[in-house]
Amino acid sequence: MNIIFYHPTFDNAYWLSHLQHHLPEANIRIWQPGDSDPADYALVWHPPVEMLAGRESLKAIFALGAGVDSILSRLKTHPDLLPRNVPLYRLEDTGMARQMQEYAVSQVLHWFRRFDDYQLQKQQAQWQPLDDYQPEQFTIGIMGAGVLGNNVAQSLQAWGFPVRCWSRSRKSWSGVESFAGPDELGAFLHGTRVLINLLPSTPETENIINRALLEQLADDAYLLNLARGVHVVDEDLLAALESGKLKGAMLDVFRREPLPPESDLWRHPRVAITPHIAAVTRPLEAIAFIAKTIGALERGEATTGQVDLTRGY
Ligand SMILES: NC(=O)C1=CN([C@@H]2O[C@H](COP(=O)(O)OP(=O)(O)OC[C@H]3O[C@@H](n4cnc5c(N)ncnc54)[C@H](O)[C@@H]3O)[C@@H](O)[C@H]2O)C=CC1
Ligand SMILES: O=C(O)C(=O)CO
Repeated sequence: MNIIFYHPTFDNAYWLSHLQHHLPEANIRIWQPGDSDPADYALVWHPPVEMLAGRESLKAIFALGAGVDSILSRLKTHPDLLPRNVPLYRLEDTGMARQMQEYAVSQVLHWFRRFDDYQLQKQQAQWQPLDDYQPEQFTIGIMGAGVLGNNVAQSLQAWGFPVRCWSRSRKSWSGVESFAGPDELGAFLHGTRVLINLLPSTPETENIINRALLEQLADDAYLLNLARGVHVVDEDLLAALESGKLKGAMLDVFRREPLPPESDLWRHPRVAITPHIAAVTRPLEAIAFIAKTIGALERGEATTGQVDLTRGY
């Protein structure tokens, strides 16, 4: 079995040695420009166009992340980027769910315990206890009820917050109110105090967090964007913060990354920013998932994590 690997920033030697450990029978090589030798599997992130073009004999391609929007969006300009009829897999959880839980829980508790308000008071040397918020005033609405949304929902439920989710199809998760499809988006937003975005980026979800959507949230709402920058219309977000509809936003992802220095988001006092670190690929968990999936494919067994190319995630 031949495996080719390409990642523009990862430690290739580290990945190669751990992949080899999990797949001792495989010949694994770092793909270099000009390499068109046979391969059964390709492991990639931001692959150069010539890496996969014409490789119709691949058994599968693995994206080394959870979101496949960057690879699928390039198909518009480079239709040969992915060979036809080769299944594309993505990383399912592989340690990212835990990281998303940590991020979401810490930020929701930060808002719930009014640490943002106390931080402002501190800047004016103001010693003033504020009224507590109650969990029932803090309905959490999670857009995107997939692998990561599910885990984040569970962790916030454990803190006693009312949790609801919105997705393409209805979920039956214990204790979580489920809303499905465009017809139920309004009901999902009505009363949501903290909106957490964990949708994939697809043509349907681009710009979904816009003025019309933000206006439907509860007053003094908060936005936590953990998915992709293209989901949010930045001008509408800033307007909602200025009007007082939104009390705060924490953003991990941006339309342009790195976020350009001239962006008003940097300077807004009620916007917190992290540099796309909400959940990163954990090599050992990712390699275990890929090796398990390759084993299942070789034996003709069922797998999970295959991307539906028509849905785009
Ligand atoms: N900021 C970061 O560090 C990271 C961000 N991500 C982002 O998180 C996203 C979600 O990851 P997973 O939970 O693994 O994905 P997933 O594929 O398991 O879940 C996606 C969910 O979105 C819902 N959905 C998709 N299109 C929809 C639509 N048009 N209307 C309503 N619901 C829709 C699906 O029904 C599903 O519940 C990734 O696509 C990626 O963009 C993932 C990892 C790290
Ligand atoms: O895996 C992904 O989709 C990411 O965004 C990693 O940061």
